[in-house]
Amino acid sequence: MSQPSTATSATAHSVWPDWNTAAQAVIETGRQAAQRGWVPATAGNFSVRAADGLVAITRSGVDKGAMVLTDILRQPAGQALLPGSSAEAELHLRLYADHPTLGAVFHTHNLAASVLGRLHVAHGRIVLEGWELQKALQGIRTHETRVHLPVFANTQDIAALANEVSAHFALAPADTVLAPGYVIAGHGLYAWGSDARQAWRHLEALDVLLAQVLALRA
Ligand SMILES: CSCCC(=O)C(=O)COP(=O)(O)O
Ligand SMILES: [Zn+2]
Repeated sequence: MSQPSTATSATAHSVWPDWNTAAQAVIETGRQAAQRGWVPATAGNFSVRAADGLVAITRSGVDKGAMVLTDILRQPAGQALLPGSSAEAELHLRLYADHPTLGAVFHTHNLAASVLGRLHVAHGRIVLEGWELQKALQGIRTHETRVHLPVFANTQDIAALANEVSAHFALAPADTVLAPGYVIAGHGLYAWGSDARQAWRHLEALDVLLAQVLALRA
């Protein structure tokens, strides 16, 4: 993200992948997420920023573990959503608009994120502290860093949620280290990165970190 205090500072790509390469990364990410059990019953959505102002983003309602090229939409960034676009496409596009260095945004329905979100929604965040795996998050050098993972209430008003997320990351205090992602209570996890590889690393790390927090509570 643009704020220097976040764990999401990323080097901007001078060249984004062409649309076909971005679309293949989306397909492969969905396949791997399905193997982890993170996208049950058509849940989840995935996008990768591509060249020429395009975003490769998943079509709504398809099995994210078995996508083909026609399941990926060629969405112009900053323009009206294409018909058939993911129900949560606005969350992806707002992140790309707010943070020009972001190259990929992944959303999955991880069990620990969904459950912990409901337990922490009143606090508005889950604090990750004391876990070695925090160092998998861009910019984090020690398990001692207190990393804030924001938690938002679930809603069907995606435009309002996009505004809420945008404001939260823009207005966070300078000394707060924010994770490269957020939780929607009772719903799932968003994670992002400078490219698909980094976004996947963040998604995987946050999933395990949240499972560890949940295990500690048990
Ligand atoms: C079937 S899960 C409910 C919708 C959802 O949360 C999700 O992640 C998938 O929505 P999409 O429109 O992107 O398929
Ligand atoms: Zn979802």
